[in-house]
Order: sequence, then structure tokens, then C-alpha cells
Amino acid sequence: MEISINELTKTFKDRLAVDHLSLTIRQGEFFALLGENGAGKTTTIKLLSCLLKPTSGDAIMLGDSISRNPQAVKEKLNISPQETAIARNLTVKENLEFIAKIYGSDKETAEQKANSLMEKLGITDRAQSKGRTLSGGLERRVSIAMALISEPQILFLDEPTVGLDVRARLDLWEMLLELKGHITIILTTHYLEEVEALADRIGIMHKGKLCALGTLDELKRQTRQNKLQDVFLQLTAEVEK
Ligand SMILES: Nc1ncnc2c1ncn2[C@@H]1O[C@H](COP(=O)(O)OP(=O)(O)OP(=O)(O)O)[C@@H](O)[C@H]1O
Repeated sequence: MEISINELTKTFKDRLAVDHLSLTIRQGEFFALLGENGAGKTTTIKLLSCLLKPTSGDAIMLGDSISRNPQAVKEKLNISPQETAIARNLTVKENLEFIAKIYGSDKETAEQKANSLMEKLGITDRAQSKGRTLSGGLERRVSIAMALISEPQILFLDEPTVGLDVRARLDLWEMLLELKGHITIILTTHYLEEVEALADRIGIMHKGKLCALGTLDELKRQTRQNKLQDVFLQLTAEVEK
């Protein structure tokens, strides 16, 4: 079972945001989607998570089509968006319990789920902290914990470390490395070090199209560059020609 994207296309009026994107992502893979501003990364994530309908094409998400069976797809995935949605007046634990109850857990199960996720993600010591008191880094970790409550098989992370300081970013990477291999993770980011630290494979988008795909080593060999930054600049410049 995998994610199989086939000629996925989205236009907004006359703007082609995602242009016949075809790509396969293995179950359990940590996949990074790179691209300049406006390349089509967020639109791709919205299409794959059924927040937007494709103009044409399809994606089969672990067996279910985003256009024919979006409800089944939605049950398999969750998103940690750029804007976190933590209730400011609830504690970390209450936030997690609240989400668990929305997904149908009773009080006791919700508490168990909150405790086990806090443990797993290393935030147990902040269980009683109110949402409004959290630092940016902790806010992101709690946001990811909230996305994991529904036990998704696929997790989308849209620029998870924007605005975080060096230590908070490293802490978050450590947490994501713990998750790596257990669920499929699709990450968008502008931080190339993040990709080097986390991703199994990289897809680079440019003007809605996939212009490169491979492991970091493959892309380095292909471009004869040593640094991901140079790989990225070369590949996105080549398609301009
Ligand atoms: N709702 C919308 N209506 C019209 N155009 C849109 C809409 N959403 C995105 N676009 C356009 O589609 C293109 C792709 O945008 P998208 O947000 O997917 O890019 P991105 O790669 O995520 O960029 P960034 O790195 O800046 O977040 C852009 O040209 C954008 O202006």
C-alpha cells in the first residue's frame, strides 16, 4: 500500500498551481516536498488531504481515491498546519484530550491517549501548562501531538519549524525522527538542513511540476553537486531554461 499520485492537476482560474503531478510515496516513507514560494507545495498537500478538489487527475492514498472516496482518505491522515490550533485557555493535556474526544474517545481513553502521546513526544512535564504560555517550539510539538491523536497512517507537516530557534528546531527534528518509519510523513519546508536531517526522499516542485525526485545522494550525483542548496538551485534553474 502506498500513495500513488497520477497526473494530479489544480488550476485556480487561469493559474496552474499543480501541473500533472505524478509520484509514488511508499508506506512509512519520510518524504520532503521542496520548492520556491508559489511552487505548488501547499496546494499539493491540500489536494492529497482532500481539503481541495483536483481539477483533473487523482491520487490513491493507501488504496482509496481522493476524488472517489475522500471520506475514507480523510480517516487515514492528519495535518499539522502552518497555523497551529491550540486552545489558549486549555492545558496541553486538556488540548489533547479535547481532540481525542472529538474523534470519539470516552473520558478515560482520551486521558490514556493524551498521556501516552505526551510521553512519546517528550512533553509530559508541560502537561499542565496553558496553551497561551507555550514557546513556539512547544506549540509545534503539541500541534503535532494533536495531529497524531487520531492515529493517522499519513501525517502532513507544512513547514513545521518556521520561526523556531536552533534548539527548538533540533528538538522537533528529534521528535520527528522518533516517528520516522512508523507512519508515512510528507513534509514541506524551505530549510534544506531539515531535509538532510529527516527525509528518505526528496521531490522538488517548480511552477506546479515535479522537476526532480530521488534520495539526497541520487540528486547530488545527478547534478554533480555536493550541497543540497546547490542541487536545489541547479535543478530549479534548469527547468527555467
Ligand atoms: N486559493 C487560491 N486561489 C488562487 N490562487 C491560488 C490559491 N492558492 C494558491 N494559489 C496559487 O497557486 C500557486 C501555488 O501556491 P502554493 O501555496 O501551493 O505554493 P507553495 O509552494 O506552497 O508556496 P509557499 O512556499 O510560498 O508556501 C501560487 O501561484 C499561488 O498564488
